Amino acid sequence: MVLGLGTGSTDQTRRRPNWRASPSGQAQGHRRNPHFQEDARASPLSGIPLSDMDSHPVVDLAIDGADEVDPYLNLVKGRGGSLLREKMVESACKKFVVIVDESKLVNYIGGSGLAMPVEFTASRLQNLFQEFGCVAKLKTLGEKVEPYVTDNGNYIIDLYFKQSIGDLKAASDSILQIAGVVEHGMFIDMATTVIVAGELGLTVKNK
Ligand SMILES: O=C[C@H](O)[C@H](O)[C@H](O)COP(=O)(O)O
Repeated sequence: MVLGLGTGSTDQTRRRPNWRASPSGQAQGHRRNPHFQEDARASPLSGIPLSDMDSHPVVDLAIDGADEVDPYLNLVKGRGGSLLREKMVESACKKFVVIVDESKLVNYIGGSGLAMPVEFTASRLQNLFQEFGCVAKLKTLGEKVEPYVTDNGNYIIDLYFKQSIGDLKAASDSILQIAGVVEHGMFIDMATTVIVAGELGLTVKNK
């Protein structure tokens, strides 16, 4: 079985020893496709042998967090700066399970008022996104002016929407047609299951 593991604080929780020691023990001996270097560092802790997409182009199961989940299980991901490799792995998987807390649930993509990240090859062309009626800001390292650089050597432009952008697939196509865009953080129609942790317990939403 090939397992794709994600990044972010939610995913880190899943990797703690008590999770790895769970009775199923299914993670042992599985291969996985790392999203970025942090995964490679985590591998010795988890005991799961690392692989890559050349060796394992099909992933049986991917598990990851998300920044937003809409009622149709569309996602925003990448606010932590990682989206391209996540999307590559999660596009190649048979099942994609997302783990979030209920603060991530939104009525529409962008509905949190927080960033929808776009991985971009240049750091100064935010005005290309004006047609989407959004605010576009270069992602920086913390409070610094220094641009954040992704694990693929690109920049992130964070888009902030004032209202729903409507047809997500049309918006996706339009964004991807902009020269210089590498990928965006909308994960449309990709999650097969979302597990939501709330005050009253877990809710499982399936496609
Ligand atoms: O870039 C980060 C990834 O897309 C994360 O999966 C996402 O930001 C959710 O992270 P967290 O579980 O820390 O909220």
